[in-house]
Amino acid sequence: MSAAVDLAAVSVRRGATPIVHELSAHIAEASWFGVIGANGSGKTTLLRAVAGRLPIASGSCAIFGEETSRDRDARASAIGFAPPIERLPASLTARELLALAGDDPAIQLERNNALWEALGIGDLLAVQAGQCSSGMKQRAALALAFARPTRIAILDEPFNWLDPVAAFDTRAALAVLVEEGLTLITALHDLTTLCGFCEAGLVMTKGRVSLALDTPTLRAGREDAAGFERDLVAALR
Ligand SMILES: Nc1ncnc2c1ncn2[C@@H]1O[C@H](COP(=O)(O)OP(=O)(O)OP(=O)(O)O)[C@@H](O)[C@H]1O
Repeated sequence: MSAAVDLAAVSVRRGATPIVHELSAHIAEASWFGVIGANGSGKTTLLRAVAGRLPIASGSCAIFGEETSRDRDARASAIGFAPPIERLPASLTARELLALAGDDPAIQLERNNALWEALGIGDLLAVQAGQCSSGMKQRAALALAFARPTRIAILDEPFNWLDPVAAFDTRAALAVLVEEGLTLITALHDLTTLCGFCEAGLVMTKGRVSLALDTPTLRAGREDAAGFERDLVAALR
């Protein structure tokens, strides 16, 4: 399958510190790609760099075949990205945030109806971010990744803070978007979502790929969830 995002020997620094080291990954179009790893292994750093929020120090990052490693703006405009909840400006309502990030909210509602329903965005539109709980902020942040039409979305631990119903419904809505052609890249700590929903992925250890997860491995994990969890936890230790 053709690649939506092709990473070759990508390295990323935080300040002067190298965090991601020569990481390569082929992320197929219209698929859900999961990145897992220990706390501090570099998942957020990698995802922020691919989404154009951090520079790529070296290596190649092709988006639909176009090299973008030196062009953060090209990556940021090609990829929908959910901001970290602590960065949402406290004085703005969800409606104002969505309007600033993309299309008129009425157009977003029409385009993203099922996702907005799953996230309960209708109830949040008039609420200022500063008045929101963490889960409410996370709902707004996820909707912000889809404020403009996008073929690729990067969501860093999207189910953090969501209640079980919202997490279940949001995961289902995202899976439908992937079926319809979205390329979805998520950092996850949740092995059930990884093996149940992702077509491929990788395990990061200290900024490197310690294990590539292909479709047969993840499909096998659906059949034997306990065995998959045991093997993956062993790989993560
Ligand atoms: N702003 C920063 N400046 C310097 N170093 C940072 C910064 N943010 C993160 N780091 C360092 O980068 C490394 C990777 O952090 P990162 O947030 O990418 O990990 P992660 O895998 O997403 O972790 P977690 O699972 O805890 O979210 C860590 O050693 C962390 O201390």
